[in-house]
Amino acid sequence: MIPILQARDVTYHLAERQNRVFKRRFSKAILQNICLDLHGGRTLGIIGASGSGKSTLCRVLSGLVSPSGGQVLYQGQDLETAPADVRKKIRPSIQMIFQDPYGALDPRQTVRDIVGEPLADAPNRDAHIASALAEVGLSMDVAGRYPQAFSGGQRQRIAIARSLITRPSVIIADEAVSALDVSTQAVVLNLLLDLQQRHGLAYVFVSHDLAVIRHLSHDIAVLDAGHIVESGAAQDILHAPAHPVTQALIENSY
Ligand SMILES: Nc1ncnc2c1ncn2[C@@H]1O[C@H](COP(=O)(O)OP(=O)(O)OP(=O)(O)O)[C@@H](O)[C@H]1O
Repeated sequence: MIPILQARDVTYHLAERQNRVFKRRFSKAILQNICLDLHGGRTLGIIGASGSGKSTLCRVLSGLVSPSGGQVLYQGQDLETAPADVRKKIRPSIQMIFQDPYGALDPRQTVRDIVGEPLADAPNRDAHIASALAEVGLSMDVAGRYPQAFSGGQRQRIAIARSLITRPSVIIADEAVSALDVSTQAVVLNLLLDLQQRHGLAYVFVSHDLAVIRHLSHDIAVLDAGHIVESGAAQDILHAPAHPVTQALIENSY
């Protein structure tokens, strides 16, 4: 079966800069030769030390930034080179959720504006907003309130509702529960699992917390200095890590 999202030999370099001392241009490789397959209804956990490139990989996979080389394919269509009408249809299918439930939501917007933003002036907008809020266990009663009125867990639910409103197939979550306390984390993770089962969503889930990765992931890829050093079934990677980087990440997690 064709993967829903695929990275083929993806590289990402920071823009070239002029080095004043040596008078030459150079660029820094952040991701190198990344190959990944994500299948519908499955979760790919991404782990790696701080600075290994996890957030950059999320941004490239979501289409927020363009790879410097290689391809990101959604259902076999290149996010960069597919015809404009195809890219327009793909865009809402891949959504991102970020770490900071306090910074990610505009404090000047109501929940209705935040969740409904991707729909612009679509007909039945309020019905879609109500349905997205219901998916995350919130009612339309909260639609007129501002983000400040909510706890971290509730804000992350609102962010998830916004990501669901375009009926995506893929959600890319970059440390999405890291800022929450442990019991709120569990509630949000179980909500994500429930949504996956109901809608067949595929997740790319980045976390520095292996317990979170263990709870959600079917497959795992391990990043080190912009390279994938090991990938495969979550059970295999967690129980019999082959690469020293993976072994160290697992050892340090206890
Ligand atoms: N805009 C930028 N300018 C300079 N360096 C950058 C920029 N963005 C990323 N980097 C560098 O790219 C590398 C990867 O960063 P990235 O944020 O993707 O890693 P990460 O694994 O998500 O880290 P963390 O777990 O600490 O969030 C790091 O060395 C970082 O310093």
